[in-house]
Amino acid sequence: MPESVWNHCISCLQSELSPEQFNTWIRPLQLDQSATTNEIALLAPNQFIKSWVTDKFLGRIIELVSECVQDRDARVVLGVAANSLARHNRPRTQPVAKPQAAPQITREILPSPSPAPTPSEPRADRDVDVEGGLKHQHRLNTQFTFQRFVEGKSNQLGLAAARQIAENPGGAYNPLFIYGGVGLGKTHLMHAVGNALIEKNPNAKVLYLHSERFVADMVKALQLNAINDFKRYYRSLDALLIDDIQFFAGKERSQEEFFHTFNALLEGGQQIILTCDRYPREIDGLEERLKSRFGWGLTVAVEPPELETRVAILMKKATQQNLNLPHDAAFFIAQRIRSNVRELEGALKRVVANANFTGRAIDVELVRESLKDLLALQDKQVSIENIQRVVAEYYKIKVSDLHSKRRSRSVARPRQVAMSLAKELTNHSLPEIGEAFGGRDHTTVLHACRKIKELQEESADIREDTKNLHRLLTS
Ligand SMILES: Nc1ncnc2c1ncn2[C@@H]1O[C@H](COP(=O)(O)OP(=O)(O)OP(=O)(O)O)[C@@H](O)[C@H]1O
Repeated sequence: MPESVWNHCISCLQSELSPEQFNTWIRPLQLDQSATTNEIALLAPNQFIKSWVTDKFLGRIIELVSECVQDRDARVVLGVAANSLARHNRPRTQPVAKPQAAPQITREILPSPSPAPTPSEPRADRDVDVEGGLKHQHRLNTQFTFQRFVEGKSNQLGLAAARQIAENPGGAYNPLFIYGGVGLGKTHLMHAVGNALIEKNPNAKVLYLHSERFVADMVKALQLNAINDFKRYYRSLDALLIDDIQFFAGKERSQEEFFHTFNALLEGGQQIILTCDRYPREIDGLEERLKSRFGWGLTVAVEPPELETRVAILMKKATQQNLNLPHDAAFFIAQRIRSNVRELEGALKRVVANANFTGRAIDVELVRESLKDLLALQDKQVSIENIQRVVAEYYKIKVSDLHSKRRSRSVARPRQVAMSLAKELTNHSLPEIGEAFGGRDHTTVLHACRKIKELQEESADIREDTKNLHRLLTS
């Protein structure tokens, strides 16, 4: 009985949540078969997932269970899988016989692990040179610290996970997979963990590199017949941070090598952090087994920051540079520059350069002048209201239908088209777009964008509609 009830919950939750939410929080939950008949006992792979699920989803799970079970005493209990607790306590350098304890992976078969370096072995980084003359270096940006990172709703989860890892590397959130659009702080977060690890233990071997660098190092090692040294080097690290792993796509030999390195590090309890511009399952040209392994630990998304966070970031950057940035000037910049933090920083730099050049103090007027070109470009951009008006007209529905809760296909599809156009043609963040469509959640917008992308491949009608709308809005 509990199994069929849980299956019902799973299928409902799958349709209600975004794929990211479902994959990150619900899929890893395992039904505890030893529970009593009037109890749904679920096991989370780690404490972090347990707390998050308790906070965000348990209420809904209880509702769904009570829909199915007539027994008023039925209970839902959520615990942490015992094997994941055991993993926390095992010595960090000892190879383990089993793969990571997340329930969904226990069915997978790992290749035989290569032996972890023993204390008597020479540390590969000191006597092997597979990196074009570089001995081991951290290569971390010391500016990218937790102290310099501004927390907001859009990055809250990533930041919490990164902090946990800095406290307990190689623990439950291994690997940490951070994904999201450009300039949103993924690299910053990953360096922040690295910097914190080194602050705690200056001898920690933390390596940060871009995935292209990993590929280049590997090719070089192959050319120099030094692939074993290459392997030893990577496997001797305490933490490996690889940025933009979407560049592994299509590079089969590198994926193969990375796969083995990845397994060896995980089995040795060494921490891995990866960033990517998209969700692992969406990386074309990446082997299935890698996609699946990337999901073993914790996968978190970073979103474009909301207005208050953008203001806070600007104020923080100004304080770091000893700048006098009035709040209204920061607010003005934050209101206009919405896409990502890198652009926000770029805008602030322009303002500062202009202030230095003219000797004027920073105020809204100076900001307006400094960002004149950018703002003129923005004025030409399409607004959400405009998109809603044009889409409603095109599909012969009312704009208010787009804001409404109506779910009939004749309204829901145009609404999804409009949301996906808003994402594509404006700089608004997902939460802002959701808000503009009758206060919907950002996951609904994400789902709409995915759905329309999918439909564009399958349906000539949708392709035609979106092409026409695009033309109407941009010409
Ligand atoms: N929450 C934040 N607080 C302070 N600074 C931030 C924050 N988010 C991003 N930044 C800053 O924005 C800039 C871009 O961030 P970062 O390089 O980490 O982006 P990214 O997501 O890795 O982008 P890409 O995918 O292009 O590599 C950096 O200078 C970083 O310090």
